[in-house]
Order: sequence, then structure tokens, then C-alpha cells
Amino acid sequence: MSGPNVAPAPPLTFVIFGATGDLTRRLLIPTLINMTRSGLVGDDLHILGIGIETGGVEMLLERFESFLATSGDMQDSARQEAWQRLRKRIAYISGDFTQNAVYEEIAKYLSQAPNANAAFYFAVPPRFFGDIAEKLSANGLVNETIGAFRRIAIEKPFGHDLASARELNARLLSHANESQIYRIDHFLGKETVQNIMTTRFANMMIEALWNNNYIDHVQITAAELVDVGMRGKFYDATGALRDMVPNHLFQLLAMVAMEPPNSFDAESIRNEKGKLLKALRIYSREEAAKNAVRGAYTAGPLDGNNLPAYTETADVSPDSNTETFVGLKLLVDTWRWAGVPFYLRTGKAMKARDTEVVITFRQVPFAQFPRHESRPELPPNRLIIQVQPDEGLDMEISIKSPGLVLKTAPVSLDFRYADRFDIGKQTGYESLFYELFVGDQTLFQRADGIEAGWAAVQPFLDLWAEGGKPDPYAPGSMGPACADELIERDGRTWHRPEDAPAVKKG
Ligand SMILES: NC(=O)C1=CN([C@@H]2O[C@H](COP(=O)(O)OP(=O)(O)OC[C@H]3O[C@@H](n4cnc5c(N)ncnc54)[C@H](OP(=O)(O)O)[C@@H]3O)[C@@H](O)[C@H]2O)C=CC1
Ligand SMILES: O=C1O[C@H](COP(=O)(O)O)[C@@H](O)[C@H](O)[C@H]1O
Repeated sequence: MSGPNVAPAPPLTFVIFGATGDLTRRLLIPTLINMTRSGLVGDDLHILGIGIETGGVEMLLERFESFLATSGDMQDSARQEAWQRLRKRIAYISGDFTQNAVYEEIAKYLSQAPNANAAFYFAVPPRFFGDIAEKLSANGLVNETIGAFRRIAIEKPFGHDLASARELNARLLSHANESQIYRIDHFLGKETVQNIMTTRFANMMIEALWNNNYIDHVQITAAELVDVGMRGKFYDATGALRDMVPNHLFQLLAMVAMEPPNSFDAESIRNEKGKLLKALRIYSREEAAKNAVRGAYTAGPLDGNNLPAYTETADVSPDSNTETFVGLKLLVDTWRWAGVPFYLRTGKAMKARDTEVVITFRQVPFAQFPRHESRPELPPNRLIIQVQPDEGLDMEISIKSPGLVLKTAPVSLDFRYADRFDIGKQTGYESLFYELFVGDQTLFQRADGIEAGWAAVQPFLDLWAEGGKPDPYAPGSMGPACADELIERDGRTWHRPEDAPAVKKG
């Protein structure tokens, strides 16, 4: 995507609702700086910020600059130069986006813009998504004309359950076409997530084994070292399941498990991902209770600090039963995956930052090698897709241990992106923005995929809404004991973060 061979995005006005907010200054502006620097956008990109705060564009620029000064983003001169170029093309309209007046001003601005292309980015609390789309439409701002596009990009969370996601989709689709709607999942901007498709579909030796004849089970982990911190209000109403599973973890799962698409165009890929997510087994209440565990971190030391318990976090109810960890065993009802469990887990305040997909292959059917005390079993092959940190791919195989005695030894063939490529400092939004600007929806979620994801987690939401408390786990651990039981009762174990190459290296 990035790099010198890619043509710059077409001219457009990028309208950011929520321009004075946290996401804009922390991620959107640094992304646009990176894109300006690498030539992914040219001087015909114009930015129009919308916010309720009064003041002119100088107020907004000062906000951005004071953030950039402290973030360490501007330490190299190329970025500073890119910012100087970009800042000249930023405008601001102060107004309340729940009222019509601001849309009239946006219409006026766009009518005087050098070209009619526009992408509207909703960097606003989710309760405003439907309203803004409705008002844009009522003011004729999403009408496309020949040669001029109008697009809407929507941040997460997309709904808070199946019913609300359906309602939001229906509302958006009554004002814009699916081809104009870009639902963001920032995991899809990660290089290693995009690499899952290449790993599978560019390598015969991998894809040929990619089914229940050879794969024993799949683990998807998104462990975070960070705790809930200052996000108590948002998090207590959300929890680990809603925050991470139907979006980020299911995107990883879909990439890993989908059928090969007929082509790499957006619709073919999204068709396959949608089909896969619709094949996730929808559990009964009893099955949901058996196949899901949840936890909340207690007080304790984490990363050199003394972390208060989740329930003592600012803006979290002391008797909260929101989970900060979730573990699931899911099944995909397709010919390819019948009988292969997918174990998923994610949580905050855990032992390490480690997002990975671990594919464990079946044991060889018959092994003549003598077993020895230190290794009574021949370990299965594993393919580890290290999403972050230290992006890479590891293949665990057995070799002969040197010496006269025939012994096997496990070794890991490690590939790290940073060892081979100059990936630079990216926010992860660069490829998403580029595709939004050029009109490629591959890295965005389609309505059916989102709804299928929510349908698969709804039984767990319903179950936990009945009451009960998450199990406690110590900060710096890998979650509650029930998470180990979930997988160990099947005779398997979680891949340990200390086994991850990134952690081994550190
Ligand atoms: N922050 C992050 O790291 C991430 C955020 N997201 C998502 O991005 C979205 C934005 O998040 P974030 O930036 O943190 O939120 P913020 O609350 O920081 O930003 C929202 C902005 O919208 C402004 N605003 C609120 N109401 C109005 C209104 N009626 N008219 C005009 N402006 C208004 C706010 O102004 P004021 O503050 O003055 O009220 C604020 O500047 C959310 O959907 C969030 O879930 C997703 C991933 C990461
Ligand atoms: O969307 C979210 O993602 C982050 C994790 O993203 P990462 O790119 O840092 O791995 C998570 O911390 C946050 O709670 C969630 O809202």
C-alpha cells in the first residue's frame, strides 16, 4: 500500500466530525502527516474540522501542535516539513453537529472547494453516528455526482449488540449506499493482519494444509498490558467482549478461516469473510455458559506500578460485573473447519502485550523417534502469526538434534518484519485512509459481516445480562484460572506469551 509505487490519492476534502477530540489529535492527524510525508496524499487534500468548541482554525491548529510537540511524532524533520505543508490546508467550522446550521456551512464550504469529492469521518461518540448521517443526507451532502464521490467513514463501536447494530445499519443505509459506507476496524490497517491473506493464499505449503485434516485447533489472543485507566466510563458500559471480539478478533478469525476469494477485489473478499462469520455456531444458552469465561482484574503490581482493582477505577461502578477479560471456544460450521475449535481470549492488565494467531497442527500419525525424558511427546507443528508487537511469522518444526543418538528437537523458523523491511513509524490508519480516499472497501466491514459477528456473541451477552460476576485475575497474569480450564478440559493448553518471539527477545 505505502511506498513510492503507489499513486497519490485523488483530490478531496476530508471532513472530520469531532476534530477537537482525542482520536483526531492522537491518530488522525499523525496519520495524515505520515501520508503527506510519504506522498500517499498530495497538496490537493483539504481538511475541514467540525467541532462544538468555539474559536477559529488557529484554536484547532494550536491544539494539534501542542499534542504533536509532546507526542514525539515530530522528531524527524521530514514529518515537521509534512506538517507545515498540511496545516495550510486545514479549515475549521465551529458548530453543533446535532443542529442543521453546521451542515449548511459545510455545504457552502464544499461548494467553494477546488473539487467536489468529500469523505466525512465520524470521530464522534457512537450515539451521534445515525444523526450525522441523517443530517448530511438531508442537506444533500452524500449525493454523488458524475466524477465526484461522497463517502462516510464510521469509527467503532458499531452498535452494542445485534439489535442496535442492525438498527444502525438500517439507518445508515437509508441515507447512503453500502458502497459509500466505510466502517472502520483499525485491526484491518495492521500490516500483519493484511499479511494473513498473503501467508495463506501465496503459499501452497501452507494453504494445502489449511483444514481439519491437518489443523488441530486455532488460538487467537489479544492480550494487553494496559489497564482500563481513564476510560472507565466507556469501558464499564462495554466490557472486553463487546470492545474486542465481534470486531477485531472476528476480523482475525475471518482472515484465518475464510475460503479463498475468487479475486482480491473488495466484494469477493467481503463475501468470503461474511460467509465465514455467518458460519460461526450460534450457541444455545447452555452452550454459551459452557464455552465462555470472563474475568476482571484485581488490585496488584503491574509493570512497576500498583494497579487498583478494575472496580476501583475512576468512573467504574464498585459493584460492576463488567469483564476485563474474556475467553471463548467457538466452532465454525463449515466442511473445512468441522471439529476444529477456535479458542479466543483478550483482556487488559495482562502479562504482556501480545496479539497473535496460533495454528496448531495435528500430531504426525505415527512417530518412530524414541521418546526421551525431557520430551515424552513429539510437539505438534505450529504456525504463529505475530500481529503485535514485533510483527512477524514463526514456524515451529521438529529437527534432528545433533549427535549420534536419534533425538528430535523443536526449532522455530522466525521471520520478523523489522529485520527485512523498513516499516517506519506508522499509526496503522494510513492504509485505511488511503483506501477510503481511493474508494477501495477491502479493509472495511460490510453490514452483513458486522451483524453476523454480533449474532455470534449475542448468546454470551444475554447470558451475562442475567447476572453473575467475572472471575478475578491478578494483574500481570494471563487471565483467570477458568480460562485455562476452558482449553485444558479439551487436553490442550494456551500458547504462553513468554513463548512469543517478541517476549523471548525482550
Ligand atoms: N480515542 C481513541 O483512541 C479511539 C476512539 N475511537 C472512537 O472514535 C470516536 C471518537 O472518540 P474520541 O475522539 O475519543 O472522542 P472525544 O469525545 O474525544 O471526541 C469527540 C469530539 O466531538 C465533539 N462533540 C461532541 N458533541 C458535539 C456536538 N454536538 N457538536 C459538535 N462537536 C461535538 C467533542 O467536543 P467536546 O469535547 O467539546 O464535547 C469532541 O471534541 C468514538 O466513536 C470512539 O469510540 C476508536 C478507537 C480509538
Ligand atoms: O479498539 C480498541 O482497540 C484497542 C487495542 O488496539 P491495539 O491496536 O492497541 O491493539 C483496545 O485497547 C481498546 O480497548 C479498544 O477499544
